[in-house]
Amino acid sequence: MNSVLETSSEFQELMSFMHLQPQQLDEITKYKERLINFNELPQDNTLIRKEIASSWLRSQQRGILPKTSLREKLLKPSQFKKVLKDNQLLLHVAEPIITQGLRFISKNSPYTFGLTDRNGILLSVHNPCVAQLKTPGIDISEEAVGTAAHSLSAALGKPVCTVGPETYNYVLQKGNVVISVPIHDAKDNVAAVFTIPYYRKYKHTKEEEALFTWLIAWQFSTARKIEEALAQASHKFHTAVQCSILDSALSMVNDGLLFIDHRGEISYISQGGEQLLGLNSDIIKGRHYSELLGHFSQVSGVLHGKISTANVAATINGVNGNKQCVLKVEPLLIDQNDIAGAIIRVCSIKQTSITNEKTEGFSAVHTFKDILGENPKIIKAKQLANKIAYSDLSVLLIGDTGTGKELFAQAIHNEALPEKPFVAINCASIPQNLIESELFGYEGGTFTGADKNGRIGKVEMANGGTLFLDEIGDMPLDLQAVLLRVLEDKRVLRIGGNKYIPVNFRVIAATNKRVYEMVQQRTFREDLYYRLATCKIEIPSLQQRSTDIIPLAQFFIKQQCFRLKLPICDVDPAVWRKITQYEWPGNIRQLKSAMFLAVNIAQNGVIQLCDLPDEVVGFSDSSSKYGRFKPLSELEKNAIMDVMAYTDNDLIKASKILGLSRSTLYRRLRAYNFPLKDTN
Ligand SMILES: Nc1ncnc2c1ncn2[C@@H]1O[C@H](COP(=O)(O)OP(=O)(O)OP(=O)(O)O)[C@@H](O)[C@H]1O
Repeated sequence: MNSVLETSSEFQELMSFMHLQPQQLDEITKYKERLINFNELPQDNTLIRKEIASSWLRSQQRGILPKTSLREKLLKPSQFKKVLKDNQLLLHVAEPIITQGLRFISKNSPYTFGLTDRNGILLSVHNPCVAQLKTPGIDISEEAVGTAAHSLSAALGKPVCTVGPETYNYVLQKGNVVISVPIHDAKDNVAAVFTIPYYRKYKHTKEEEALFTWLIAWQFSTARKIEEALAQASHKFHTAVQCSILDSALSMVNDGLLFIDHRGEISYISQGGEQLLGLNSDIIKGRHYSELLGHFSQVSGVLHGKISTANVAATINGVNGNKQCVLKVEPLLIDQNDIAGAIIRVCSIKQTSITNEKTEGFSAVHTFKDILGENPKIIKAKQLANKIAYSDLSVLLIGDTGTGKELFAQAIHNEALPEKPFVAINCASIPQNLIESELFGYEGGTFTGADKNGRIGKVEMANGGTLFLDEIGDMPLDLQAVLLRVLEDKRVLRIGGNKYIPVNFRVIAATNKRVYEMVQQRTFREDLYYRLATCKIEIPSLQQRSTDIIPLAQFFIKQQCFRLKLPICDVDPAVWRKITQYEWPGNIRQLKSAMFLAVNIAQNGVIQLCDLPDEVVGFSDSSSKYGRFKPLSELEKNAIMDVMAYTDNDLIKASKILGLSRSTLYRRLRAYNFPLKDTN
């Protein structure tokens, strides 16, 4: 340490003033008095340093008296309390460092150790040899007491050594050599000054000289140590403040935010995230994100710098059941090339509920296993869907409402692209004026009131995965043209944007309309139809697979009993009869909700006819769509009655028209209780 100090030019300059001879010191005193008493400035004198002369002048112009008692400069307790508070962090780190060093310095040594703040207030004093300096809280700034090493050091931002008379105030002159070393804060501003007044004889023993040099070295190194500790503490403090600001800011964000490190371990989770997952942060922190959100190659891609951002569809298993979410993944960059981790924003899309699965979601949950049914028609449809799942052919699913078209779409997607986004769009339910922004997204600032950062469209979201266009038959003609262009070009232009974004996705469309007929009626574009219908899969209605009605009903009853934690219900045989007769226009969706309802209202664990929905209970064969067909016996009776009326009850004529023998006609009429005249 000593050698470092001794070679520094700052230190050499400092030391040169220490060796001034008594007559030189007298000369300095004379100059100072002339300035104070006669306002005479020391001219071109190498003995009087410029900064000292300027400080003397300022002190004199302020009217400061060299004999001012330091006691007069004691701050009021309330003022000093405030100063201490302002310097809390500094004192917190500096005091233990100074105290520790003082263990090596004798209490009887003639050295005072003072710490002043940047404004010249004495914050702490150790081993005070000057009685007036015993109490901290004295204002010893230049404005208060005139020129001194510590105030010059604070003003110049460098170590300063003053010798005897250079110090303005007589009390502070007592140590004949004063060395002050500034302590800088993290922003390189002077935070404090560490000062030691030394008593220097003109002649020294070798030991005294060695001690003197050691002490100066200690003073410098103590100041450096305080500086380092202060930087660390303020860094810690600012980090803590920032964390608490971040915490409060993030608590206002409804989406869940997770910070993960480069290994994928969660280091932070916002309140929104805790609520979403139903776990508190102590349990979550340190766990790998994939344990909670599932594994996604896109997240690793961002962590390894292979992709800059990612939007991933995910189903989060939270407290309130499954939630369909989009995970927006952004890297946490230390600098351009250094990725410290990633931020995952979990945006909940819409809660999926078992009774209303008709949603516009971003992830597929169903697989082929979920498509129930043993009927050859459904088995054939499943086999075809399974076969083409790994191809990139576009698929058109045709079937009545509730037959399971979306179930098929999800199963096809999950078979081949389970980790990729599955983006469902209901072409019938998007308001006309929002369709383009929904599909293609928009750039920030495009719309007033919209998300100012812009929004990614669903087509872009489906990139790498599947775009499911539900109810495609309801898509307006003008939009069909736009959709066709996207399917052909495989690129999108966000509204308000100026560059095309390449996209690659598989299309599965579904409809319950006769789209081919619409093509002929020119209400559906022919080119789009052929683009979508590369592979057509017809999903049979429940009536076409009536052998599946009872097994499906049994499955839904079990499923609901399980969900409600009830023993499996018994079913009155009349219920089985009724549900096989009913036509189920709403298909499986309707059957499913009828069974769910029945489980909910069944008394004593038995489902009766009265537990079925009214439209099912009130259904009879004659109210069926086959009602226009009448039993033969009825048709025969009607025909006989009509002919009898036509022939004016002439049995002979009627029997001829009807091709019946007279006796047969007679028997029939008797059976109908027809009022027969005696025809014989
Ligand atoms: N084969 C099946 N096995 C089990 N559940 C099924 C089956 N088919 C459909 N479902 C269930 O029926 C409901 C309706 O299915 P889905 O939404 O897929 O029908 P959809 O044909 O797409 O209807 P829409 O035409 O109204 O859009 C869902 O709850 C689904 O899980």
